[in-house]
Amino acid sequence: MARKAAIVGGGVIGGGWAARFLLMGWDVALFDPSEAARARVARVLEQARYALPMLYEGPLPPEGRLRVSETLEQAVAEADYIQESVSEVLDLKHRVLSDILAANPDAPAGSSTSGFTPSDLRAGLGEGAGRVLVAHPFNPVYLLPLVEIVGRDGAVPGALEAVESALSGIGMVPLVIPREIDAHVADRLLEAVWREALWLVRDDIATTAQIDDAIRLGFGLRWAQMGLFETYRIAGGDGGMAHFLAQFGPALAWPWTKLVDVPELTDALVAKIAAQSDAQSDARSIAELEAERDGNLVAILRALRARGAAAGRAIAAHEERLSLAPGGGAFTTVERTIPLDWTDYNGHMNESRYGQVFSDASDRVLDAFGAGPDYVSAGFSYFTVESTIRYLAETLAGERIRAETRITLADGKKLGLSHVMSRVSDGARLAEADQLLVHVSLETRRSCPPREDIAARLTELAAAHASDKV
Ligand SMILES: NC(=O)C1=CN([C@@H]2O[C@H](COP(=O)(O)OP(=O)(O)OC[C@H]3O[C@@H](n4cnc5c(N)ncnc54)[C@H](O)[C@@H]3O)[C@@H](O)[C@H]2O)C=CC1
Ligand SMILES: C[N+](C)(C)CC(=O)CC(=O)[O-]
Repeated sequence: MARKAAIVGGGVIGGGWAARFLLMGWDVALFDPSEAARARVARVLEQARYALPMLYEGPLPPEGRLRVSETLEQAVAEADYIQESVSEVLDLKHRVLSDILAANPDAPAGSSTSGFTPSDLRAGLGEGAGRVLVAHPFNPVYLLPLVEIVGRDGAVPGALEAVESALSGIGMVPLVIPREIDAHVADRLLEAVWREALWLVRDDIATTAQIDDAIRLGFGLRWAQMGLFETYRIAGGDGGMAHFLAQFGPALAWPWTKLVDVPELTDALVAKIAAQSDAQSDARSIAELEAERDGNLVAILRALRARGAAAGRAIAAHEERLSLAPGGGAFTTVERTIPLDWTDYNGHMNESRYGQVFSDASDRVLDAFGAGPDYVSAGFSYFTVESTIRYLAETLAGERIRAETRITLADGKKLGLSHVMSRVSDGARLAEADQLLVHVSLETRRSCPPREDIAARLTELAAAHASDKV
């Protein structure tokens, strides 16, 4: 049975949490008194349905059920996990958290708060306050894996572990912060840059567009893959971090920064920043900007995943935990969502990617009869010597496809495969492929008969395919 999450507050962040839980197979009950929340969450869910599956090589669990509740009590009563995401107002958070604890006697409650500490949140909550922890995410919650968890001290036994387990189960990477501090860790860093940027605009040193370029064309790219410390360690050359600190440390004391001050947000300064920001975004709507942001984030995360680095490594590890190796049934060899970067200037999946799908499908068959990575390490493999692909219909980014494969020939060194790729939503046949593979020794690089045990398993599987028993 699907696990149940309650999301209290359906704004930008609550919508993102709801989408991530749903797409990872949890049922979600949402409560937000605002009329606008339902439509807002539906829109975030649509964006997430398009983008999140592109990060995974296999299918995600079946989507959970979304229920919009009339009262907070109905939403949280049966929840296994509760995420509070109401506006950043301490009184409001106290009222809402107190209602949550009263309506559900067991479940842990994470708060999305950007700035309040667990002590701020727990004050006055009485018994059960130790079930509340800060679980601070980053926008868009359905794509960015980081969640800061704060409040180990004062938590009831098991609450921290329960929050960690629920959130890592939906693909988040919990960063447990040992001591509480206003605004936790990441937002302290972000706010420092934000303050400095506001001064630079106020003092006419740079425009909003120039500041964004300074980030995205330079150090922003570094930060996505190595963060601050490893990047600077490299910048210290062979002397490493110690040399870096010796060389650049004294500059920290120079009067470069205005961090201690916040520029007064006068009407004139707000108007100036807003006008520059409007000009910079060139009348593009928030929805257009979000689509661009999501497309770029998916591309970056997929590239990091291909290299096994940073957030990409976390996504691969999550996929392994979900046991989402491509292919569910005996004939199903690939099931996946088509990522944006597989499409070309014609607006559909490029021909080379059909080759990739069928190659992945063949690998799945090889795995199925024991000729997978271990067999390759033992010095044997199959080479594809012929491939015929028939393209039958267009395949678009975001579509979920399935490849089904049948063994058509298993004769000594020769292995014949026939694949059909179809769209999951309506079963439309998108492409077919026939392939001939030959068994080889990786030592001699020449064809040779398969090992006896492999040949026996292949014969068994081929017979089952021929008689339609699978
Ligand atoms: N927007 C951001 O970039 C981030 C925000 N956060 C945190 O997430 C929380 C929510 O922020 P946003 O989603 O940006 O705000 P938002 O303004 O988009 O959404 C807040 C939602 O709370 C609802 N709400 C108000 N009173 C409520 C009640 N009594 N019961 C249930 N819902 C109620 C509002 O109707 C609204 O839909 C805040 O604590 C914020 O600090 C965390 C990470 C990033
Ligand atoms: C602006 N903010 C403080 C609400 C931002 C965050 O908390 C995290 C984020 O997504 O940048």
